[in-house]
Parts: sequence; C-alpha cells; structure tokens
Amino acid sequence: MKVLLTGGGTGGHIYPALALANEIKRQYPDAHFLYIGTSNGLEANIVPNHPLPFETIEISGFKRKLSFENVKTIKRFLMGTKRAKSLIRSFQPDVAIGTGGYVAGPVMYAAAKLNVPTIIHEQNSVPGLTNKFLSRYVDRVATCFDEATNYFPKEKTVYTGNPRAQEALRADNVDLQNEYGLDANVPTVLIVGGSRGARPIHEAFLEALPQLKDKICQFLYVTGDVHYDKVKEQLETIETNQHVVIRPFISDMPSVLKSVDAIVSRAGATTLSEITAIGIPSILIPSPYVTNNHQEHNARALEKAGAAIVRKENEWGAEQFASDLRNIFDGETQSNMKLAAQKAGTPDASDRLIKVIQTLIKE
Ligand SMILES: CC(=O)N[C@H]1[C@@H](OP(=O)(O)OP(=O)(O)OC[C@H]2O[C@@H](n3ccc(=O)[nH]c3=O)[C@H](O)[C@@H]2O)O[C@H](CO)[C@@H](O)[C@@H]1O
Repeated sequence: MKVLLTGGGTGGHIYPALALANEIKRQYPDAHFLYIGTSNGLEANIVPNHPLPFETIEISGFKRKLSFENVKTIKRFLMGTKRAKSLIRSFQPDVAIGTGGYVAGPVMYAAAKLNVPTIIHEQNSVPGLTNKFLSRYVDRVATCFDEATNYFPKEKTVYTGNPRAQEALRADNVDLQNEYGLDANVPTVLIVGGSRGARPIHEAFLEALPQLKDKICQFLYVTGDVHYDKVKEQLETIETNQHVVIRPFISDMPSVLKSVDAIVSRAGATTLSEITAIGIPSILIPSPYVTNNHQEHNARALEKAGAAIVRKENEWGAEQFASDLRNIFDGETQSNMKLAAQKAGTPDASDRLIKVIQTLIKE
C-alpha cells in the first residue's frame, strides 16, 4: 500500500498523521509513505526524525479579511497544487490523507483532482477553513467529535477518533525519576501549553507558584521551544517551595502522559484525544485565540463528561489553581475523572481510520 500524508503547522495536525503511519506500518510492513509538508512549519522539525520520506511545497494561509496578501496566497496555492501534482504523479499513492493545516489544502486538492482516493481528518469539534474547503473535493471526512459532523457533507463523514489516541495508549511508561529527576512517590502534574507553548499559561503558572503553599504534587513544566529561555530565567527568580522540572519540548509525549497523574493544558484536540485514551484528570485552559473558539468547544465536551475542569484564561489565577489541584487530589475525584476521561476516549481510532482506507481503496 502506498500512502500519501500531509498536514502541518502545529503538532495537533502533524502527530495524528505520524501516529496513523506507525499503525499502518505495524499492520502492513510493506507499506510505503510520502509526507508532504512545508519547509518552515513545525513538520519540518518533527517529520524528518521519523523514517518517512518528506517533501515540501510552499504555501501560506488565507487572511480572513480581503487583502493583497490573499492574492499572493492564491498564487502560492496554485503553485503548491502544481508541485503537489508532480509529487503525486511520481509517487502514485493508493490513498491520500490530510490532517489539516494550510499545507493540506493544495496537496489534498491536487490528489482529488488526480482521482487518488482521499480522506481528510478533522481533529476538532469545529473544523478549520482548510478542511471545510477540502470537504467538497475529497471522498471521506474522518471526525473526532460528533459536533463536527454538522459542518461536512453527511454521506462522506465518518467518526474515527484521533490516531494519536491509539498511539498514546500503546506507549510504554517513562521513569520520571531517572529521566526527569522527579520524585517517584509524589503525584506529578504536567503543565503544557500545546505543541508551541502558550504565553498566558506561563504567566499564570509563574504568578501562582509562590502562592501555592501546600505541597500536593510536583510539576513537569513544558514551555514550548520559543518560550524556554525566558521562562527558565523567570523561574529562577521565583521563591517557591514547589518542585518544578522545566523542559522546552517533550518528544516522547505519549510515554510521559502515561506516567503523570494529572495535566494542566490548552484544549488542543490532539492532546485531548491522548488525555482521554489514557484517562488523565485535567484542568483545561482553552486558547481563546483560535478559529471559532474551537478549543473551548473541545474542552466543554470533556467537562460535560466529568473528565475535565475547564477554566477560561482570564479566570485562571493562583487561588483557583490551588483549589482545583486540591480538588483533583482529594478523595475519589482523581479516579472518577480518570474513568470519565477513558469513557470519552476512542482508543481504536487508527484501526477505524485504516478500515475507512481499506474500504475506500476497494471501491
Ligand atoms: C493554537 C492552535 O491553533 N492550536 C491548534 C493546534 O494545536 P496544537 O498543535 O497545540 O495541538 P494539540 O494540543 O491538539 O496537539 C499537540 C500535540 O503535540 C504533542 N506535544 C506537545 C508538546 C510537547 O512538548 N511535545 C509533544 O509531543 C502533544 O502530545 C500533541 O500530540 O492543533 C489542534 C488540533 O487540530 C487544535 O485543536 C488547536 O486548537
């Protein structure tokens, strides 16, 4: 089987494609892959660390307002489509799968025009522009939230969940004491702002730290590459009795997620699929800076299920944080949230998506 993958910009779009590729490779050891991304997106850092041939095209996103930039974007889209068509003609894929981000636009459009069977994967409860545009041309739309179905042609849409869920579940635990210098006997809370970090989360966490008096847990704090130096410097000036281990990025996140006791996070859809597959109690602070506020919609679905505490960015302060932590580690809450999270997960998402691929190829 020859599989074309595309998706980029943020980890939330890239990791589902890589997780699917890993599962296909497990089930079809002879499968061949080609990943098309851009040279300046996060995919250019992440994908080459995996044994997948990686090619790039140039593309940028549409501005929502009418602007001269959009004329350039249309030109880039057309050029990107042309380059994608030539890559597709020489690779001859049996199926093309797009997991979102600007780059998926021209690549999946080109694949559809060349009559390659096509699937787009939508991670969020409210879809992005690229997937909405592509849904007209592709054969199937795979979703992860029931709410997303309303935005796509019904006859093409199928619920699969996010392949990263299955990958997270399969991961081995990591030794937090040896690898991160954490105490094996104290609960660990992971703090993470999504694949690129989130400044408001840093500000709130650093402000809260000196005010957290009880030692309920220890923190593994992931800043995102760009924020690391500044946050580390700030952290060194803060007086706190809390144990905090700081890292710029974690490349074996599924293993780390399997080993922590709770998580404070943005509400990116791929992270949520990992949290629910494994069953991790969470405090979610949705980013308000995303299209159609989709992170809050993602987060509220988990809150409704009893799996997460959702706090808006502007209401997340030291007191609230301390009291949420106490609640999670008090009595039955932690195990109740864990179970509720697991119930909301789709741990066989890759298998489901592979079934969609098999059916489509047969057709
Ligand atoms: C600002 C923005 O537009 N964010 C979007 C983006 O987020 P973002 O890329 O932040 O997405 P997610 O939180 O969904 O996924 C992040 C992925 O990166 C991994 N990870 C993260 C940190 C780290 O140190 N190591 C690591 O491996 C996580 O385990 C996860 O697999 O895509 C998501 C999925 O479409 C959307 O829901 C988000 O709204």
